[in-house]
Amino acid sequence: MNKIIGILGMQGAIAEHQEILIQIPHIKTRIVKTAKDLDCIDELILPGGESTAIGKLLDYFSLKEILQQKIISGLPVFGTCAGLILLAKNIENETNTHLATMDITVKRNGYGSQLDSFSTNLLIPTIDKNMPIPLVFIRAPYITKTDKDVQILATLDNKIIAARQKNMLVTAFHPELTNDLRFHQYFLSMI
Ligand SMILES: NC(=O)CC[C@H](N)C(=O)O
Repeated sequence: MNKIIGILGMQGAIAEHQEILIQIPHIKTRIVKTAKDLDCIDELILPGGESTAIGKLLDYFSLKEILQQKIISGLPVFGTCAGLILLAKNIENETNTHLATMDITVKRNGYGSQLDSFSTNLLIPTIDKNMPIPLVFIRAPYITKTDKDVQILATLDNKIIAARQKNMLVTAFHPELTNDLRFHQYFLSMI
């Protein structure tokens, strides 16, 4: 049976996730803009973009509380970059949070202005024991603190850049901007 993967369609790298997912068999995608869309999906991707803008749009479209409830009830979510920020319970130097379902503290634009964007390769054994994964960072955040039931999946220069807590997966980088399907496949294998 086909699984339906929602992609939050407020702002950001929406089409890029869709292009990755259509390469994976037995997957259909649905752009999520309303609470009704949420009822039809098995899993949800929160794409990268601008977390403040996406957060405001979640409020504007009355999606925030219902999405929080779905995530707390077990909907698998994959937040990339701004999506990671949306899921964080704490954002350094800010009082504002968004969905705030994951026990992590995040530093926005953590790599500073000189290194706004860069790419590298890293072996991430939970995803693939043998082959490094290409990582693309764009004005990326990183995780500065995790609670005990958060599994750290990858660090780069002592900064946490990928983590999982139960049904929530986050990366500071953008797997959808590479041609590598392995992070999406890991996400789809989580349920
Ligand atoms: N590529 C991204 O998603 C960047 C995230 C952005 N810096 C933010 O704070 O929302």
